[in-house]
Amino acid sequence: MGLNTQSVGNNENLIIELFESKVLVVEDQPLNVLLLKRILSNHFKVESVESGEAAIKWCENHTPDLILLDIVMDGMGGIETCKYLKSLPEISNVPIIFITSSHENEDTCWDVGGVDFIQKPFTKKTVFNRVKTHLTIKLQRDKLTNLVFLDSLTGVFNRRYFDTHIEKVDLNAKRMNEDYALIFIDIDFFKQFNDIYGHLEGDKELKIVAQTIQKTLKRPRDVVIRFGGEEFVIVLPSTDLKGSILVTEDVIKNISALNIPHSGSNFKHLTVSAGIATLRGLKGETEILKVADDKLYISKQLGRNRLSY
Ligand SMILES: Nc1nc2c(ncn2[C@@H]2O[C@H](COP(=O)(O)OP(=O)(O)OP(=O)(O)O)[C@@H](O)[C@H]2O)c(=O)[nH]1
Repeated sequence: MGLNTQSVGNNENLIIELFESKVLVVEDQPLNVLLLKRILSNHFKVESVESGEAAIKWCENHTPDLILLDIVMDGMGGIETCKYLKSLPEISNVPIIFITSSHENEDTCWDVGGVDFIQKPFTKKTVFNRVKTHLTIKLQRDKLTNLVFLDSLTGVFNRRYFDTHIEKVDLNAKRMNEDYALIFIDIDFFKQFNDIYGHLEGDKELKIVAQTIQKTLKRPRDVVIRFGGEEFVIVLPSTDLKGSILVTEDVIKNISALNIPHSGSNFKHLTVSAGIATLRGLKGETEILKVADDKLYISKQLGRNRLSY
């Protein structure tokens, strides 16, 4: 059986990334799960869950690169599951391939955001090639997205990403009647840092600060954005004030613990200040951004190396 991942273009990195890709199989028939795993496991990382509800739960903590979704399942059906998953900002771009046993639902599959479907009984070649094709497109699209939306110095998301992301997070929070948090983080006395240690050293520490913030964030849906200069924004979906204070305390603590010498700072090492706002009681993303910025200003006024909310 000629299932050859190497035939996917001549780009070695892409082959490695394909091998690393996560495929989530959502199927309630153990035999089909076994067959699909047998076909795909040598080429991709495959996980499986046996219901729509379990798929939604799984996606709260993981982001798959592709989902194979059975249409007919006990409980939440494939169509309903797809609709729900597509409404989540971090899953909205994940290709979903339906597994169907009839042509009846074809139009609905396209309507709810499916990229393709596989007819039961399926063949090895069809499953492998459909999955490979859509994963390749997804990886190439991710690469382009990264070029457009990542900050080249720090490697975290840039301001352009923020503008589209915050709109989706805000909409989703309102639809789900959930809170979310936005946190401004600004490096303290950074002008002095550049003046004392030079711009190149400043760039190096900016990168370290960005990566430290990134590592501090635990949930896959949490993101950090370089908002401009030495200022970062963290967006925490499904998070209230209490949770966002804990995360911000960790960020401040972890950056302080880097112990980066800064003779021009009152603290003698590099620190950050933060301002937190959450959606509760506010109208939406424009107001939350302004409130978080105002709170950051208060942290600076109160002496820096602290958070305000
Ligand atoms: N090295 C480096 N510095 C940058 C970059 N972007 C912005 N900065 C510097 O960050 C400094 C920000 O200065 P200010 O806005 O006065 O803030 P600050 O000195 O950190 O003071 P406080 O925020 O009040 O603690 C400026 O000197 C900018 O040049 C960058 O990409 N690399």
